Amino acid sequence: MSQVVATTSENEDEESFIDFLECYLSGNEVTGATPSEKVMRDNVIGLTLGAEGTTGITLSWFFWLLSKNNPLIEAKIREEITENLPCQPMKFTLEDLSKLVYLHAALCETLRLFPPVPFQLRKNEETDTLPSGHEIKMNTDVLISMYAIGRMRSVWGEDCYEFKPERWISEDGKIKHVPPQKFFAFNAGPRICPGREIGFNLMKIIAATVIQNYEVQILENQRVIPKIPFLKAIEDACEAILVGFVLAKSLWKLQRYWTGTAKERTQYTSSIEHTEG
Ligand code: HEM
Repeated sequence: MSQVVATTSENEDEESFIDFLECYLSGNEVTGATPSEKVMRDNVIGLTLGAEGTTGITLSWFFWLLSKNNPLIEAKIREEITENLPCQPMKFTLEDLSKLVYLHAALCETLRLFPPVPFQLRKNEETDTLPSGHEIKMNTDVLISMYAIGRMRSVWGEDCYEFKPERWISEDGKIKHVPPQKFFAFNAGPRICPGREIGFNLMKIIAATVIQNYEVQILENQRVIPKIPFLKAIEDACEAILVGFVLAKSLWKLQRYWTGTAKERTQYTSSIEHTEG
């Protein structure tokens, strides 16, 4: 961590990119004054763990759901992407991403059916009574299942087991507001996931980039079931093939884009400009 901090500080003016660590190091109105190295380390680790597994698992289920039963849904998402996104991969702005309403709805639907954090454990500090009338004594462990809430008829209706992105879209074509107590995948209340919007944008960038260029087909005869604990959410590896080629040669570069330095990201972006030009 010390090394990364030192390198980041040295390269401060090198690029126009600004990442989370740079925000912290420079101290700005969002992050406040630069905190201690220990606080930065803990936050970077927390954010990395919180972001990576959750979005990765959701995308695995998303592609599985699309390829398994839903060619029409996939076609609709592809059409929305073609209509709204510039053709260069990885050059989406937040405004571009906000136009992907149907994709957003399909990701919500995935999170409803397969929340990557499937349950949470809480302990109540004092004896309390639930709205149902059940009394919970002080210091009782309470397990809240996001997985079960997402599949309750009383909450989502008779079609609760169906994958239906439409249920998230209002009549005026926008994403419906569903209170977090109902759509519980990100938790609710003071400990609600602070990375929710980043998570949606990350997933939309990756899903759009893949769908823009590939058709994902899941290989037959696999045992694909949810697995607890969190971070191993699919029992066996779910194998898929990508059909299509437009981006094939860039897939490894895409990965470099996410994991690489700011310099490598710039090289990647200019290599796309060069190719497209
Ligand atoms: C599909 C995406 C995501 C889902 C479903 C998700 C879900 C959750 C849930 C359920 C919690 C509450 C855990 C608890 O209280 O025990 C949580 C907390 C948290 N999430 Fe996310 N998350 C996602 C993406 C992200 C991303 C992208 C980031 C960071 C950029 C992030 C950062 C965090 C952090 C730091 C916490 C702890 C908040 C606290 O303790 O107050 N999450 N997330």
